[in-house]
Amino acid sequence: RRKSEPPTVFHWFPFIGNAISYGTDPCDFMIKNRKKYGDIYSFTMFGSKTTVYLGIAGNEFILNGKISDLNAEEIYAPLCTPVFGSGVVYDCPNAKFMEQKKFVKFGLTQTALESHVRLIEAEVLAYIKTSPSLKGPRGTVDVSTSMAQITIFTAGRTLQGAEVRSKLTNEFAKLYHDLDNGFQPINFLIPWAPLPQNRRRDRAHTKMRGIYMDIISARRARGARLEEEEPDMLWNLMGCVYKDGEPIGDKEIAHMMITLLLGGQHSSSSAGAWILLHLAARPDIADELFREQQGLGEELEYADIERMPLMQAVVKETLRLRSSIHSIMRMVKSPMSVPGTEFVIKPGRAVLASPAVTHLDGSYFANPYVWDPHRWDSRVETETEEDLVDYGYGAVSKGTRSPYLPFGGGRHRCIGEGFAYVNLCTIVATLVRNFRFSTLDGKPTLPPTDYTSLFSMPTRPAVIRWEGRF
Ligand code: HEM
Ligand SMILES: N#Cc1ccc(COc2ccc(/C=C/c3ccc(C(F)(F)[C@](O)(Cn4cnnn4)c4ccc(F)cc4F)nc3)cc2)cc1
Repeated sequence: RRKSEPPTVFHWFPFIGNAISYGTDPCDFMIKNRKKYGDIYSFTMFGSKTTVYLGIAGNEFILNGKISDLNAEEIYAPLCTPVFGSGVVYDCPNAKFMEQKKFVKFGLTQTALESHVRLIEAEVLAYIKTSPSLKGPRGTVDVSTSMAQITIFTAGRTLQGAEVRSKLTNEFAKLYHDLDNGFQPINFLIPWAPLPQNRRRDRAHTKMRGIYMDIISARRARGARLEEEEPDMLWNLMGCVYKDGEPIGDKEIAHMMITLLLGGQHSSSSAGAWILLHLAARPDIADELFREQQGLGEELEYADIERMPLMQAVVKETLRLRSSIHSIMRMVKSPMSVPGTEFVIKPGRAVLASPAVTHLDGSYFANPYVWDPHRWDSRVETETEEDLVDYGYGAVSKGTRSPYLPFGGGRHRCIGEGFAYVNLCTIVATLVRNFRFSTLDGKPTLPPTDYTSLFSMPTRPAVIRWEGRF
């Protein structure tokens, strides 16, 4: 009989299976087992089997798989719907979600991104002025705490608009914290658990939705947007209409805004924290970034992002080495034969792609564990016209055969890449202009990675030394 099941990773404990070793360090677990079992193998977590398919072929197979074969919402809905809300993202048909992605992506216009640079710089300068840990000529700062605060303020000010931004420092702060506390892997693994944090999450979600719907009604009552009112994402969504002619309902708009507040927040703040930690360990790179800005104006503007190639390389390299979404998962809906093997993956099985593992593969990146932004100086990502495909939210590259996919690929590809780059480059450029960073003990060591939350991030406390440049 043909052996159609991929090999299964050995485990001592039934039910728990490999959960502990995977959960402790997923990339290390997957790379170690890749050496033993090859690119395709299964492992067990809390009684259910997950089949990983690693490497370029695995990324292609899972990220570019057909929607009739691979389903994202079955895996992600239990985790995301209680936080984001009903009728959006993974709580609606994928065709509707693709339109929602289009609305958001087309709301992030060039003009909007240009206005975002000034708003982001202003938020960072305000944070520097008011943050107790940045008082005086020198001191120490916990980069995780600071980046989480800075990125919620910059995302709040740009994507959410002025009314919501003003609430972030008071009523929203507590609601955001309770909602965010419900965004945990435990809800992935046992979503039905009546945990106290889930009740706080649900209460916070209901209150937040109400606040957004009040803002929407107040705006509708005043009539169309006035010239002097910023065209923020809320105004954009209030004017969007689905292909079937239906406008987006106010409740769904509120849920999409909550999604934009939470989603993209952790990935951005994790990347920002790692960037600061790497710059503290490599002050020579930070000084190069400082010099790179010498020719730029007093205030940052959008055009400056293009004039900071090393800054972009710093973001690019950090997203390679510190991918905060290490496991991309789908549910198999119809039998999938794996080309070039005798394996057939059956419906009901979860499959897992990990571009993060490809980012750490020495056959694509020399010295893969070394943070080296200059490695990108000599690499040019070639993308030709025919490589593009449109799933309903704009053209994305069809080829997921690149070893570098920090924003995923295919139908479920990220739409926040442009905003994330503008956000991170502007935040880090503003901080590098004002401070020199170093590690506490002067050695180039970095904290270990904490994989226990939904997004991998530096283990807390992640403290570095700073001193004013002027
Ligand atoms: C450095 C920052 C970011 C990184 C590394 C990142 C990474 C990713 C990845 C890997 C995916 C694919 C997930 C999957 O295939 O299951 C994704 C999807 C997505 N991201 Fe991001 N993201 C970032 C920022 C953002 C921001 C700022 C937003 C919102 C403004 C955002 C919104 C989304 C959305 C809507 C999807 C689509 C999910 C789907 O279609 O199922 N992301 N992101
Ligand atoms: N013992 C043990 C033990 C301990 C720990 C573990 C941990 O195991 C795992 C396994 C998988 C995962 C996957 C993370 C994951 C997936 C989806 C999402 C998301 F959907 F939320 C997101 O993509 C996020 N996103 C996109 N762009 N920016 N943010 C998104 C989409 C659309 C959207 F609009 C808004 C969004 F923000 N978020 C995170 C994390 C941990 C296991 C075992």
